[in-house]
Amino acid sequence: MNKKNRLRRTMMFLNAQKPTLLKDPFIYGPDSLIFDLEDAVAPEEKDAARFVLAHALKKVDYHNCEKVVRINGIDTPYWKEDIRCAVFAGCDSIRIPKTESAEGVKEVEAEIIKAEQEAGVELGSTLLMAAIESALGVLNLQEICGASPRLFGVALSAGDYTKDLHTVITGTGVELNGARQQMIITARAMNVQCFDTVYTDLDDMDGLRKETQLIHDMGFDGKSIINPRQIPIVHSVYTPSRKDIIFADKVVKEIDEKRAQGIGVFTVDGKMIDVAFYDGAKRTIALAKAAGVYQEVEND
Ligand SMILES: CC(C)(COP(=O)(O)OP(=O)(O)OC[C@H]1O[C@@H](n2cnc3c(N)ncnc32)[C@H](O)[C@@H]1OP(=O)(O)O)[C@@H](O)C(=O)NCCC(=O)NCCSC(=O)C[C@@](O)(CC(=O)O)C(=O)O
Ligand SMILES: [Mg+2]
Repeated sequence: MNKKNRLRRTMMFLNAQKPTLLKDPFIYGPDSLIFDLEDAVAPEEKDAARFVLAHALKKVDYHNCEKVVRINGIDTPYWKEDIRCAVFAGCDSIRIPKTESAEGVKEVEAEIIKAEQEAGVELGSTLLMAAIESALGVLNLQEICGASPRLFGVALSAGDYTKDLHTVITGTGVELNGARQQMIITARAMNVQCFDTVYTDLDDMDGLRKETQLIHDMGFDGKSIINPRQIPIVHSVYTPSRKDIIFADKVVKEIDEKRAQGIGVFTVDGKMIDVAFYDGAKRTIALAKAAGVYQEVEND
């Protein structure tokens, strides 16, 4: 998997102004960290938060975790300085909140290019993701997904989205499923990743598991999260099981062998298999390798 398509089962938000959170969040093992300069930081604290974040990004080794910075919205006075801070300090990606148009993505990209040039950072190396937090954002998804070659994915943000829809997060998913379906279809058509929203009830791990299973089955690549206790649950849903890996290996091997014999359709463990299942099996193996669990099965 390359940098754009890397494993992103969990993208964990943390308040960029809190040194206690910034100093060692990699120990919990999320795939990505989202350092938040937007809604978690009060307006009068934005400068202080940038200062703390820049220091952390320069000094802390975040190991394998991707370093994403959520900037403030492009309708605020803060976002350009957020980008300068993030790029100069060495972030991997920028998360644009409340994205509503391709134009907005392009404005952010232009500012990133300026910062990369000034900072002497490799041009094009800072990736982008867009959070969809309104009905207009959902309607304009296709142009947003195609707005920049740096854009690796789109993420649903239910707090602001339900506000825009004049509803609330119900826990049933009824208010989110239209957007979820449109997002995954558009993201796949446009070849970018797709992430689900945060689950805000930290005391309801069963609810989190059910929601994660739902979005996994819909095709999402992962989920934004807010707390380290949510990581094992999301990872357990997203990491292929031993049974999945063994089956995927068999499917790939059998399709390769049967193809050489001129056979198109056959069964593996009682299930009909043809070439349509090849890419899915390969994806399971790639996911297992990226998650570090493939080796264990292979060595047995
Ligand atoms: C909720 C709570 C305060 C609870 O804290 P508590 O301390 O009670 O939790 P505990 O479980 O007791 O913590 C056990 C240990 O983990 C440490 N620990 C906790 N959380 C950690 C973390 N995130 N990163 C690293 N470390 C962490 C903690 O320091 C402790 O360490 P230690 O003392 O050493 O044992 C905390 O989690 C937290 O701040 N979460 C992030 C909140 C945030 O950023 N929200 C903004 C983004 S969403 C948004 O904006 C909406 C959105 O825009 C979404 C979209 O765009 O998708 C939309 O529209 O929907
Ligand atoms: Mg939001």
